[in-house]
Amino acid sequence: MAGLWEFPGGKVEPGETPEAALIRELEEELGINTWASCLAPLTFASHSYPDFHLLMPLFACRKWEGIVQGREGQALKWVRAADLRSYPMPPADIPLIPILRDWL
Ligand SMILES: Nc1nc2c([nH]c(=O)n2[C@@H]2O[C@H](COP(=O)(O)OP(=O)(O)OP(=O)(O)O)[C@@H](O)[C@H]2O)c(=O)[nH]1
Repeated sequence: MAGLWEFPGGKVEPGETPEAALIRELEEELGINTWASCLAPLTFASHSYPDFHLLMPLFACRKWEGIVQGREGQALKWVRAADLRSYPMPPADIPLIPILRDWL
């Protein structure tokens, strides 16, 4: 979303599991490799945008191979959970912040 910070990820393609979609997106967006066994489901966002309802699972990626880099020209930042509030995010993401603060 333009001008907002998002968590790495993207749309699940037909026939894909959420874990496979995240593994694919992490490779495409950040150039890192990970595996389903390294992904821990943490919580989910449920938010009504004007034109669709977003149900978005949030995973913690516990292990990966490679160096995280923005491969799609996007800005990239490592942020402590306690500092996430300082970064403008899509409205669906806001309720995720206290959960990340509690769990990370
Ligand atoms: N990846 C991601 N998507 C989010 C977040 N918050 C949020 O509302 N979304 C919404 O979830 C949907 C999927 O994200 P996306 O458009 O980045 O997926 P994608 O990489 O497959 O997009 P693409 O079609 O441009 O390749 C979008 O409607 C996006 O606006 C977030 O933190 N990360």
